[in-house]
Formats: sequence, C-alpha cells, structure tokens
Amino acid sequence: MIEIDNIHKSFGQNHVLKGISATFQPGKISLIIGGSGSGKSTLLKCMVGLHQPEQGHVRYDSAEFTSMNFEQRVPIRKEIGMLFQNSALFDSMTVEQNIMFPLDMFSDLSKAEKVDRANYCLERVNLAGRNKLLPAELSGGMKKRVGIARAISMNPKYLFCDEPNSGLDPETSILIDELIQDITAEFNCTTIVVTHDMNSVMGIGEYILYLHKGEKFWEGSNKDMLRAEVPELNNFVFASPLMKAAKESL
Ligand SMILES: Nc1ncnc2c1ncn2[C@@H]1O[C@H](COP(=O)(O)OP(=O)(O)OP(=O)(O)O)[C@@H](O)[C@H]1O
Repeated sequence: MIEIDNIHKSFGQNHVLKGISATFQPGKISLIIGGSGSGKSTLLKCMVGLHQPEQGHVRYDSAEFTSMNFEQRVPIRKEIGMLFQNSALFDSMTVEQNIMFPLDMFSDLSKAEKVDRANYCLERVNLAGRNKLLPAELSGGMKKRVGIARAISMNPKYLFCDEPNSGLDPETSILIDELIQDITAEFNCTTIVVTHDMNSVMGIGEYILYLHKGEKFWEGSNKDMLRAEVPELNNFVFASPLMKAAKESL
C-alpha cells in the first residue's frame, strides 16, 4: 500500500500540487487522470523520490519515505518498478542489457542469473528471444513491453507507469493494459498509472484519482465516474465521445 498525505510541490512561483492525499491499494491498478499540466507526472515523481515535496508525506507500507535520505530509500527503491513516458530505454544497450540494468545496479546476482531473469521477463511480455536487438529496431509497442520487462526485473512490490499507452494504436494499448493488469495480479503490486487514455480508464480503472489544477477534485471507480456530478470532471471525461456514449448507455 502507498499513502500520500497533503503533498505540496512548487516550481518557483508555480504552485503545482496543492495538498494531494490518497491511498493506493496492493493488487489493484490506480489511475491518475487530469488535464495537461494538472500535475500528474509531478505527483508521480514526488511519490518515487524524483522530486522532493515541500510539504506532505509519502508512505510505503507505513515506511515514511519523504523524510528518508538517499541511503535509507535504497531498500524501497529496489521494490519500485518504473515504466517511464516514451519507455526511456538506453539506445546504445541491447534489450537484454536494458532489462538487466536494475539488476546490475541493485542485485548481487551472477551474470548467468541476470540473463535467466532477463529471459523470464522477456517471456512475460511476449518478447522471448529478442535479447540482442537494439531499441532502434523495436516498434513503439515493443519498446513499451521492454520498458515493462525492465520495470518487473526486480520483482517489484510497487509499479509506476507514466503514460504507458502514449503513441500506441488502440489494439496495442489494450495489450499493454492487459499486461499491466496481469503483472499487478501476479506480483500483487501496488500499481499506479498516469494516463490520458479513456479506453484504459474504462478497461482498468478500478480506482481513479482526478486532478484539476493541482488539486484532487474526485476519486472513485470508473463506474462511479460515469455518474459523478463534478463539473470539472464531467468536462474532462465527456470530452471523449467514447465516454459520452458510455454515459448515454447507462
Ligand atoms: N521540472 C520542472 N520544472 C519547472 N516546472 C515544472 C517541472 N515539471 C513540471 N513543471 C510544471 O508543473 C506543471 C505540471 O506539470 P506536469 O508535467 O506534472 O503535468 P501533467 O498533468 O503530467 O501534464 P501532461 O498531461 O501534459 O503530461 C506544469 O505547469 C509544468 O510546467
């Protein structure tokens, strides 16, 4: 479980996050949605320690992460898998080297054990045998899958995905969502996904946190969202014809 409590983050005069609190449960996918610039990525970065909030707390299973120093954070960092926006693979490294990167950084495994683990992760994302390819030789969907393979290489307890569907066709998007869903169940991960994708919201949105101008305006399930009476949320969600049709079919 991850709890965030009253998170505030500013960049200069720009007060981006204005007191966000939420609880993210293990074995579930939680989605953070909101308009462009509403603070979704900033919140994710505060949660994983890439940004330090000025106020508030992030707790990983009761461990107070925000006040920890770099050394103290290492055990929790080892339990975090992260799928970055645009996959963020290392271009000069092969698929296998990319997946083994967290193992090189954080594990004492032998080379053979790391290769075994990379093979397992590649199988898990349906890319068995693609070990020696370079990122430039992969499609966008394959890059995302390698990103996921790298994110799960350390058996994560917490999985963060920043825009996992961006740039993908609808069919590949659904495959990525299903993969995130399977992995969340298999590892009992606390999974947090930042997304704009309304297909994902309807497909995997068990718990949704809606941000508007740096504030939490609404939280609940995708089904509750269709009935919510929050104008800012409604304007955001029903701008999508898919969601409009879903509401009309209620
Ligand atoms: N490193 C940074 N330095 C200065 N300002 C930043 C930084 N990161 C984000 N911001 C600002 O914080 C605000 C929120 O940005 P953020 O990327 O969190 O929004 P978002 O909801 O993820 O947007 P999008 O959906 O467009 O990715 C924006 O005004 C942005 O300019």
